[in-house]
Amino acid sequence: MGTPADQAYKHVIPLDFGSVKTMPDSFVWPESESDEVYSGTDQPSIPVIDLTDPNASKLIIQACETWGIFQLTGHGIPRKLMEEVESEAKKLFDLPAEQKLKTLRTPGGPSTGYGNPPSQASLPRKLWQEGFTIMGSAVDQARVLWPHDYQGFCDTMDEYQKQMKALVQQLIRLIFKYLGISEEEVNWFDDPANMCNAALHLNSYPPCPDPTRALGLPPHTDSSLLTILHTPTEGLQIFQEGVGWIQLQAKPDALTVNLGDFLHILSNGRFVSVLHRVMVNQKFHRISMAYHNWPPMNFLVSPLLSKTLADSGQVPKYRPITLKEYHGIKAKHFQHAVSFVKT
Ligand SMILES: C=C1C[C@]23C[C@H]1CC[C@H]2[C@@]12CCC[C@@](C)(C(=O)O1)[C@H]2[C@@H]3C(=O)O
Ligand SMILES: O=C(O)CCC(=O)C(=O)O
Ligand SMILES: [Fe+2]
Repeated sequence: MGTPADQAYKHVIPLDFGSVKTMPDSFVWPESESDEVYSGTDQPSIPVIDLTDPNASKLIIQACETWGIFQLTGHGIPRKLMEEVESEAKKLFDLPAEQKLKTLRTPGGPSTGYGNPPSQASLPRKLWQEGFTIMGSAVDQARVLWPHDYQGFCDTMDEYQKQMKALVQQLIRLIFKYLGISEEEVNWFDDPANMCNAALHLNSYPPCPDPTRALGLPPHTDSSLLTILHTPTEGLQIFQEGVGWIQLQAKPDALTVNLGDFLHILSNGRFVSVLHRVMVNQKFHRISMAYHNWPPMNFLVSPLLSKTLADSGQVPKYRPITLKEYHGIKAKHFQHAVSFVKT
């Protein structure tokens, strides 16, 4: 018998979105006034940073401390590759429901495959979205989905993850240097055995018959150190204290980088783990690709890993925690998870 979260999780069979004309009640989320999107003309926009700018490091740190999200240009990821990933993802999500269900996630652990992840087990309503998580090679699932034509999908996803990993290493090294976290203590990146500390999560948001009452993703923070998002179309909104929900302007050539809970913890709360959500629409099938990164499953993370923090005698605001333990907290408390790790 699994834990309650696992049990609840086991029975979540994703909706066959293409087959419904009206939205089932279980997908309707209650309205609340805090849902309003900021409508002022002076809408603040998130930082757009060119990675080739000599000041990029300083600008990135500033964005981490103020927004917890920024859009990145000059990242060197070929546009053609980004378009290939998008079209391969669309090919996957356009498969018939019974085909996709053959790769349904198995409960337990940060699973891969199709369907809702354990982290969503505690949600009161269903999401108008379907997800597919890849960690390293997708060949096992791809062979099930396309028995005679899976190589293209695998090659594209392998290449994209390889390029994402290099970009993440560049960003994390820059951030860890600023935090005074030494590479010796956290040399996870160079250890290929630690492949499990990254996942390419594909999101699909089919056209929705009643978009104002549905949610693609509820308000959440990612557990990650940081997440690199290719989100080519409108839908992503971020929450800014004192302003409210802000629509992210999609920039097809830019990648969106958002910080997650583990970087918030490592920076002892100085870096923002941005609260964000995804609204759906009636007109088109929205696809996004999120490359999530974490410390290895059993690595004990604490703000004291930062020499700057330890030397300054600051009190750690978060207790030491591993990703493994944190996954369990996320499955129970979702967007409030990080407050359960406070000292
Ligand atoms: C690769 C990951 C990271 C996951 C779990 C697993 C698969 C899907 C990711 C998300 C994506 C949507 C928000 C979130 C909170 C969710 O529910 O699923 C994320 C979660 C996490 O950041 O913990
Ligand atoms: O679809 C998007 O734009 C955001 C997806 C997201 O927040 C996630 O995968 O964690
Ligand atoms: Fe997210």
